[in-house]
Amino acid sequence: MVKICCIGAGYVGGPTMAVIALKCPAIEVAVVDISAPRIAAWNSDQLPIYEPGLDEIVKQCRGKNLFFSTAVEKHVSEADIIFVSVNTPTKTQGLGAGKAADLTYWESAARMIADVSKSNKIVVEKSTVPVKTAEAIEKILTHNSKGIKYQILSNPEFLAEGTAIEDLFSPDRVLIGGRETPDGQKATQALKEVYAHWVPEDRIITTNLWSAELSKLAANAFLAQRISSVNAMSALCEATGANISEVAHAVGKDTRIGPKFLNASVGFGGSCFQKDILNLVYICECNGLTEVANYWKQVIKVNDYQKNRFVNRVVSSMFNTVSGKKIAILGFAFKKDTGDTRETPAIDVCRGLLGDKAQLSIYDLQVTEDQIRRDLSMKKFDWDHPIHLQPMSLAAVKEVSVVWDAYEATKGAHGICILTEWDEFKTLDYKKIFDNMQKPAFLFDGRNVVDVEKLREIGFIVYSIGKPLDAWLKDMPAMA
Ligand SMILES: NC(=O)C1=CN([C@@H]2O[C@H](COP(=O)(O)OP(=O)(O)OC[C@H]3O[C@@H](n4cnc5c(N)ncnc54)[C@H](O)[C@@H]3O)[C@@H](O)[C@H]2O)C=CC1
Ligand SMILES: O=C(O)[C@H]1O[C@H](OP(=O)(O)OP(=O)(O)OC[C@H]2O[C@@H](n3ccc(=O)[nH]c3=O)[C@H](O)[C@@H]2O)[C@H](O)[C@@H](O)[C@@H]1O
Repeated sequence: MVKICCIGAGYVGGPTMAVIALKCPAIEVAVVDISAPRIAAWNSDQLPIYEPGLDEIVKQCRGKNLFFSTAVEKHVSEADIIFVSVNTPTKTQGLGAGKAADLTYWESAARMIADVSKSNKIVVEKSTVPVKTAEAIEKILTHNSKGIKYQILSNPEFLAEGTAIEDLFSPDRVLIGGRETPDGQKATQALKEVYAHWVPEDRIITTNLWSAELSKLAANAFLAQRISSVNAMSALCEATGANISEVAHAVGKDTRIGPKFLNASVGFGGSCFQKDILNLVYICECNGLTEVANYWKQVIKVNDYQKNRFVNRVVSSMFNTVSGKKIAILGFAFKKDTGDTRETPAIDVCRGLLGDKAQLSIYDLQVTEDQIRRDLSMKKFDWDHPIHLQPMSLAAVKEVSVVWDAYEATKGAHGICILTEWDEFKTLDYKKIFDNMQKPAFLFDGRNVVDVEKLREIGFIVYSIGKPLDAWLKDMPAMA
């Protein structure tokens, strides 16, 4: 029986391995992690991450050919194929701080593999890493090899949170990069056979190692660039009376451009887009490619601009001050259908409003109060590190309350900010909400989920990203 071990039981390791176990009953899959609470959660009824469809798969396979364990060394030493799916956040200190990928977790996993292995291994980079990382990993492994042969493959993951299971079941492509030697090709073939259990062969792409590593960074950069492009246009729409939904629809009808991923928003979030672009920028700079680095930096600058612009719009619309005013924050996760808050635009928006002395009442369907308080009191980039490795002291943010109901959050509020596109926010009883708010009642939709006209009829002053402005807002232009 082929044995797979995955180091890192996170948003990628957990769902990816669960799907391999489901689709390949003859393969034994062990997912290991240094975090005992995380592994305990994977072995319980309350999984550590919220992902539609995941519970059922884990229940079906757990204890049969899918195991979650803290016995990292045991499972690594027994495995034929080792996936490394540890976090690769942005460095917060030292050389390259604020840009370069922090490979501490990766390096320690590689050293451990070298220490405990007693047989030949295929080591698969599942984490997103800087291009040429495989070379460094090879050096760590072979330097301590004791005669054991290692083949390194790059097999980046393209799933998106909230749709991870769908994406894994039916991926646009699976990418495998390997050495162009007979041993490298054999390893590539072995991994290909795992995916071939359910992925059509023409969707499994094989390349050299560096192309695979770079393709992952490039894909995320292109995706994020699309959002910054539509968000940049949203600002121009507001200035001119054009409607971003109509513009995006018209632009996306061009088959060369396509309709997906053109939703204007308060800004993109998530643990990867920003960190991967910063990483790309750093690699370009290290290679002397200043213009290329500056080109990609702009994607992040526009994203920051979009978040600032939103905060400024809120404050300027409300007579240029939100001091002491209750603002309801609907949604804190970085997108719907996940409880993940890493790099969520809600952090920056909330901090901006708190900076202007607002009182925030936050409601999200999946994010816990503890997580929200952590996020609001942590330094930038620290929130990308696993929770058990984060600083523990939570500075109390007394201007923030966290509630479990949208009606409670909005009661007595001066304004509402919608920061995550949860479906629930489309169908709230806005008349009831309006009646219980201070007047004038403002609603700032950072995700374009509400029916603007209907809300204006109720009496709200509505701002919706990239949509023609309310007469009220026209008179109070936001300074970016
Ligand atoms: N979150 C996502 O949707 C996607 C993430 N990625 C990439 O996948 C990688 C992992 O991301 P996530 O799963 O989101 O991270 P995560 O933080 O949820 O999970 C990483 C896990 O690795 C564990 N870990 C760290 N060092 C370890 C070690 N030495 N031994 C054993 N366990 C260790 C941590 O305890 C943590 O549970 C990152 O490189 C990310 O860029 C790629 C595609 C999608
Ligand atoms: O490397 C990764 O981590 C993953 O990053 C993204 O996945 P994810 O961040 O989970 O979610 P997305 O759906 O890409 O959304 C990212 C952010 O962009 C925002 N977004 C997305 C689409 C859009 O049209 N507009 C928009 O503002 C979302 O609200 C969210 O804040 C990519 O889509 C995945 O392919 C990739 O594997």
